[in-house]
Amino acid sequence: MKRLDELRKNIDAIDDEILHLLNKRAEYVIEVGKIKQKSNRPLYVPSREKAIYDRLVKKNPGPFPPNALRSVFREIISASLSLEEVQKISYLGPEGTFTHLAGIKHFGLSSKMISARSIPEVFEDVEKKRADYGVIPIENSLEGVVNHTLDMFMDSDLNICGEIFIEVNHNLMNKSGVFEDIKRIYSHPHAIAQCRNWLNNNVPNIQIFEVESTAKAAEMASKDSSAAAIGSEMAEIVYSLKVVHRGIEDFANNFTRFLIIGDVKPEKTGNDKTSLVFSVTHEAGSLYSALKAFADSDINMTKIESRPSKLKTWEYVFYVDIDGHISDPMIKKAIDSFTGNVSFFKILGSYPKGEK
Ligand SMILES: O=C(O)C(=O)C[C@]1(C(=O)O)C=C[C@@H](O)C=C1
Repeated sequence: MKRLDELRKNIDAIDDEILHLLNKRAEYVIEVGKIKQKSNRPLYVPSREKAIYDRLVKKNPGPFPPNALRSVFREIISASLSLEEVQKISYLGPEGTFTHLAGIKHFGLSSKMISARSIPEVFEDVEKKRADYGVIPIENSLEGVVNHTLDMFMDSDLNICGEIFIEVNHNLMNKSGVFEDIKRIYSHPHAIAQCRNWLNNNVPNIQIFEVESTAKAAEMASKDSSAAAIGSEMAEIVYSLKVVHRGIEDFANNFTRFLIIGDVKPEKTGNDKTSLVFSVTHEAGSLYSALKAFADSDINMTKIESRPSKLKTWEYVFYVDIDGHISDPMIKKAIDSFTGNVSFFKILGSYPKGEK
């Protein structure tokens, strides 16, 4: 026992040191905040945050786990930023959605999360300055793209200033945590589809109802002891549910990608992505000529989606993601030759790539 006491004493001494250093760090951050406010610069600096994480993860000798290091510094930076100003983050709600989880994963618990009822409402919250940033889903690795989000970018002047990846794990949850209590199950159609095999094999006789979000399903289960919901860990916490079965999704590697929208234009980090939208004329080879500009500059295209333009029947806009930052000379060059081949063109943002 003497050894145990001794070890705990050492831990206490280190905690005191960490506490002292956290406050010292906070003092510097307050100074940085004053300089940024004076020179009218954005307080949230995604490129700097990424540089901090990357440097520390690279430097970490262990045994402290790298992912936990990221989470610890996420909260240190979130709390530090709140000393400059609490950041208001609008997200596609209600509370407990995967978008809520994504917002907290990125901005930390010291930000103020504002639940919006729809994707257009998230855009409006940021446009009307009710929120500093917005978080919206853009695509799921199994279900594909969220068209509504893509369409919103046509009319909005907001930038994409970051992306967040969340691994989607679905849990079957109810009030008691007892399987036998479940008489019906609620969830979003995507979540139900992603757990179809598990549901067929394990609950073939229980009726399943579709509702508008996994969070709504969790809320309903929290008010009805014979109901269960399929949803995120966040919903479990927010609605005080108990997990009956964890991880009931049929496929591993189920990720959803979320975008952060706002006014800032993040600086280059060296590991960035650029999103843009364009349309081409109805001529043979016009799409090919546009995209050739990227191929000629050796630029990797990570995504292309087409959507109806909505202005003219059978005209389309193309959403493209490429590796790199708009300030990279090769990208600048490609975009200059690219614009000669398109009838409409808009850069949606250059931003640090999200951690998967
Ligand atoms: O370096 C800054 O600009 C800071 O405000 C400090 C800090 C940090 O805690 O390290 C806080 C928030 C920013 O988004 C980036 C970094």
